[in-house]
Amino acid sequence: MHEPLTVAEYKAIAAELQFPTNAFIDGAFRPANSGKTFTSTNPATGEVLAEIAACDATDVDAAVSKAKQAFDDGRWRLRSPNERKEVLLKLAKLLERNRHELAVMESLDSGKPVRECQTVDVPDTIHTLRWHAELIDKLYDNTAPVGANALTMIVREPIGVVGCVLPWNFPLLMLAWKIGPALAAGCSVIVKPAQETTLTTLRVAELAHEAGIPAGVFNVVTGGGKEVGEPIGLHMDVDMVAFTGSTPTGRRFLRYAADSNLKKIVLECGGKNPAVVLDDAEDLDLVAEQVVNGAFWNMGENCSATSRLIVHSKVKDELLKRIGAYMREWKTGDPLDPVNRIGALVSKAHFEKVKSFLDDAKTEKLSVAHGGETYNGIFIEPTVVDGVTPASRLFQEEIFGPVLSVTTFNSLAEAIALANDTNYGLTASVYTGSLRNAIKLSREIRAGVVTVNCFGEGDATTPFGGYKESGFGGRDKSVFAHDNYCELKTIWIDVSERSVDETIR
Ligand SMILES: NC(=O)C1=CN([C@@H]2O[C@H](COP(=O)(O)OP(=O)(O)OC[C@H]3O[C@@H](n4cnc5c(N)ncnc54)[C@H](OP(=O)(O)O)[C@@H]3O)[C@@H](O)[C@H]2O)C=CC1
Ligand SMILES: CCCCCC/C=C/C(=O)O
Repeated sequence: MHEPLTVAEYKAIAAELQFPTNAFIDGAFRPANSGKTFTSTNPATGEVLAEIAACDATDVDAAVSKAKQAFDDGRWRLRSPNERKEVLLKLAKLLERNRHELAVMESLDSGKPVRECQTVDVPDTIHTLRWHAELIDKLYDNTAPVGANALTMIVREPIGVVGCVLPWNFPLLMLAWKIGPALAAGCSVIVKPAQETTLTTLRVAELAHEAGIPAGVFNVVTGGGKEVGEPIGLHMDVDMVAFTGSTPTGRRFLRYAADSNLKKIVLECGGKNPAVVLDDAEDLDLVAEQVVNGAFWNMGENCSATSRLIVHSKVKDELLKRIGAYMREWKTGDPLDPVNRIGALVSKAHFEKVKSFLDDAKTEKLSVAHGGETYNGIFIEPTVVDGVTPASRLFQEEIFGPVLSVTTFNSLAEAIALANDTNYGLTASVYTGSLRNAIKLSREIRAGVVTVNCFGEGDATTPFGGYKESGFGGRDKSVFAHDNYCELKTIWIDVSERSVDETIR
């Protein structure tokens, strides 16, 4: 069902697309109060796609007030979990029905290869929504062991109005990671997509309305971080913010919370993720395939991208040779052509940032083992830079592009120290034929997800988030994500003889 179409079919869909352009508040599209707009372009071609409502704090106020009203009157939160499940499953079905349109819209808006949008982003988005919908009527609350004189119930309640502030690298999927558990729990949401990638979020809001999510429960306020993100962070009636994006912006949300109502903040931020390859790794072809996939899928515009290859000096040359062979399959070009696995970077500004790391490699006289070319000021070929030391910016900073740095080690202790030599701690992968070494590395590397002899972010059942400056306050995905969107309430009912006697008197 999610097999790629042909380039001609994708182009035909693109030609027919209607782009949503307005914010979605209280169940209807509406322009920004100011009447202002911003331009959304296709990064691969520079073509203008749409003029979108550039909202500000007044639009945020309007959306929050409707979301709070919806929460307070219980039009969503008081429906039974089974009823909320059915509505979310209907939304998943509508996404399925519109999967080609959504994949093409995502690709045009972000520069991502349509092949990935069709085979990963859209199906995973649908699966995420289904998974959280299916969970919600199977979660039991608890009682506490307090003896016969009282009945205590420990119940989860939806936290309230949730701001979901999203990045541009996985617009649909990050939307689903937040709204899946939030809506299943019974919250109202105000979504702020990244300005670069607003279109599919608006389309999902429209489909959510069609699925039966009541007005005011799912709102989208379009516009910039300063104009929309900040007022969400500072709003006194927003009870929680779920954020994915850079660590500096994540820090801002902690300040916004401190300066307003101490809203709960959950952050999923950057990464500088190592792949550690020991000299006992059994299958260097498999390692090469996994490292290439980890480093270059989604153009490396991925918080969990393999960004640092930390490899035993004995196997480095052979591994780099095999990595080069796998990289030949990763063609760069038109995102709408499913032969291409590398599309455009999301914007000219981001291209310049990623290119600055290639310039550093030249200045530092590092050896470019593979790739290194850029095209049209927006495409960057997958690139492997060898001989990178921990002092280099390539080793320390999140590049968020298709650039893999290579550093060697000679002992297990050195490998662990290198892997942990970063302020980030999101993901890591380790490659070894020894169970003992696999367990040692998995436990010693300070990261939220460690994969062994493979690269991945887990699936819907596993939590995702980071140690250190990669995360704060909770995890995305899995049953644990559900807890982000709930308060825990203790209800203590005195059933002792004394209380009965007192009631009678
Ligand atoms: N962990 C991850 O998944 C991501 C990491 N990054 C990293 O961050 C770098 C910069 O990317 P960038 O897009 O600027 O990431 P940001 O963290 O700035 O953006 C993430 C979201 O936060 C919003 N935002 C920006 N500034 C503010 C603010 N002052 N107050 C409230 N909200 C704000 C953005 O809005 P808008 O963009 O519309 O202004 C966007 O919706 C990338 O190069 C990459 O290294 C980026 C994206 C995702
Ligand atoms: C198929 C799963 C893709 C997960 C991507 C996770 C990335 C998150 C991010 O960049 O914030």
